Amino acid sequence: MDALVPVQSAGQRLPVRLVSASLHRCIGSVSIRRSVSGFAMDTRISSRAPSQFTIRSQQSDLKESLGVASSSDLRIKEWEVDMYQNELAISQGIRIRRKPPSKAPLGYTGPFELRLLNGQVADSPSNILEEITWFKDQEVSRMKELNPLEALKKAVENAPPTRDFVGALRTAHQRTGFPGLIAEVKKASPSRGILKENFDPVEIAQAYERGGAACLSVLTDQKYFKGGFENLEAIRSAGVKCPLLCKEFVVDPWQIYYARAKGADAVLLIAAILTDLEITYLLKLSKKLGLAALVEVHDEREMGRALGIEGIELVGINNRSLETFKVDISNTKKLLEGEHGRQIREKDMIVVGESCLFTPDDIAYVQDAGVKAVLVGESIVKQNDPEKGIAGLFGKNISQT
Ligand SMILES: O=P(O)(O)OC[C@@H](O)[C@@H](O)c1c[nH]c2ccccc12
Repeated sequence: MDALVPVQSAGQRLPVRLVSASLHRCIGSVSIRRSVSGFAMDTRISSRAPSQFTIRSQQSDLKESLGVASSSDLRIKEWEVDMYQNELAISQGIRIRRKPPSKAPLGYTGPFELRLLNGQVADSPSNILEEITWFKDQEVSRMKELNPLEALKKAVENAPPTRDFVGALRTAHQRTGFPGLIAEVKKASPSRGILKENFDPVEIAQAYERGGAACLSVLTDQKYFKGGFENLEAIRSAGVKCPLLCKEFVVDPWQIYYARAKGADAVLLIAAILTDLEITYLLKLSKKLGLAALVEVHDEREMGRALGIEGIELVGINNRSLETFKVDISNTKKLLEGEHGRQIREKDMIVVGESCLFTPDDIAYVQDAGVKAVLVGESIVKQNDPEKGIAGLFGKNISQT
């Protein structure tokens, strides 16, 4: 079994998420000292950050290290980890619960007992983002069975090198004087329904490239966006040169390996569903695999969190709330004002204005607010000719020719 485990400082009692081919769930809440003594540690990913480790172990080692003897003990540990994970997320202002809340397993006695007595266990998601996240958790578990991490790692080793996503955005910005365009290959969304009936992802991608897009974003979520990893692969193997963002709801490091194996050059990390520790870890893993990471925020609090995490080069401000679908492009402006804007300029981060950009005035508005890139789907994908759609969006032909 191979496990990637983000952990915090030594000695702390913390939830530990293990990614494993056979045991693809959270499996224990352990103190770091115990886990260190129980596992052989491989600190390749984290040579500069002692808080992150890759741990390899056998399941028997794991049971021993967690101090559990039976499967029912293990179930209790699993459940406890989920509870810790939720508590950590709540303490960071994250409202999205990563899994449906469940009752304590039979035989549980422990720190959550009293808190559970006071709280209600609501078992339906409170908004669409939470629904997607819950579904994704299960989907990823299933996908892992079919594509174990070890095999994926081999595929990644043999995959062609990635292309420079951030570099392409900077170059386009300098070349055109407009924000660099990430054009989205998007068939549908939960808020807008089907955007394009006759949807040919490769044709759209090629039209975007001819139209002057710097990079492309390819939705890979099947259930809610009618996308797919096969689109990502097809676009890449059709010879499209623009670097590709894999537009997914990442809740597990396995997905980063999978995206890389399927031809992505960049991945999306959504702050509304990931803790600071997870973002830090997933960023490092992405870098290790040669992928850029776009960290998406929607409000001041998430922007503050992103600014506190080291190593973020690309921040996306989504003008659409994924919880309520409310859209407002002044969100980009608001989040770039004041102290946050100052820090972003100081760190020379690239900010991407995301969603609901339809006209040259919209582009000018977010550019004035300070973005150097934009992420656009609906307004260009809906056009009969997406190449012309880009010229319409900018009010000018921005293609290279
Ligand atoms: O189609 P629009 O309004 O131009 O939006 C594109 C993109 O910003 C949007 O699809 C998006 C932004 N962040 C996301 C996260 C998940 C899924 C989709 C998204």
